[in-house]
Amino acid sequence: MAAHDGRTAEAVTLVQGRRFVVVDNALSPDALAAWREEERAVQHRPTFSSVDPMFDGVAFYADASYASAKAGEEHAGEVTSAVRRGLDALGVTAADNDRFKFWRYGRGSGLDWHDDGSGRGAAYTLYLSGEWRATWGGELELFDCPVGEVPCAEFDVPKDLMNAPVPATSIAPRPNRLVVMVAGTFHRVRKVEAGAGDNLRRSITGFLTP
Ligand SMILES: O=C(O)CCC(=O)C(=O)O
Ligand SMILES: [Fe+2]
Repeated sequence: MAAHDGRTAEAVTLVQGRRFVVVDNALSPDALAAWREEERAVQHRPTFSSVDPMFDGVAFYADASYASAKAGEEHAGEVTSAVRRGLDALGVTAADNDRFKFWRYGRGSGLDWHDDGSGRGAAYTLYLSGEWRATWGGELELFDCPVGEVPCAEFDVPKDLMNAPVPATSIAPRPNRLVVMVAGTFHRVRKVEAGAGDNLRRSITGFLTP
């Protein structure tokens, strides 16, 4: 049975959808500690969302690469091999990509509905917050169907999404949880709630080309 503090060494595949997989306890305790330390040390810069710059709020990011990570080769390898296992589970072939971004979302910030655009084979996010509570928001929500099947998107997203062929899946940003998602999946990051206080939704996100 998986503990819910993110400290169990054994990785657990929690959900396998058609287009996404959720792995809890994705990293060993050592690797998780190293990545958390790195995440806290790097300089993040503010950016407006490219999806809805007016209402998504500001998020903070830092460009990074596994080759130059202070966390070291072994801990970098834990992330990349966990991602690779997720891709294998989904039957997706994607090239390795050394580059990724650290992201921080504070209260009031999110990222509205989007797919990640063409030319991306898959995306992954590994959550690195020290703690996350269910009431703090920041869920990754997705439709587990091709974005083309979501009656979409150009006109009235809130209304059209009511007619999606599947209900949305909601994935809390639980620490040490990895989500791997096939490109062309409609998704959003729900806003972090005021109740999160000063707690940040911290993550690593990478894109992999087919
Ligand atoms: O942080 C997440 O859960 C997903 C982030 C995302 O969708 C993106 O950066 O494009
Ligand atoms: Fe995305």
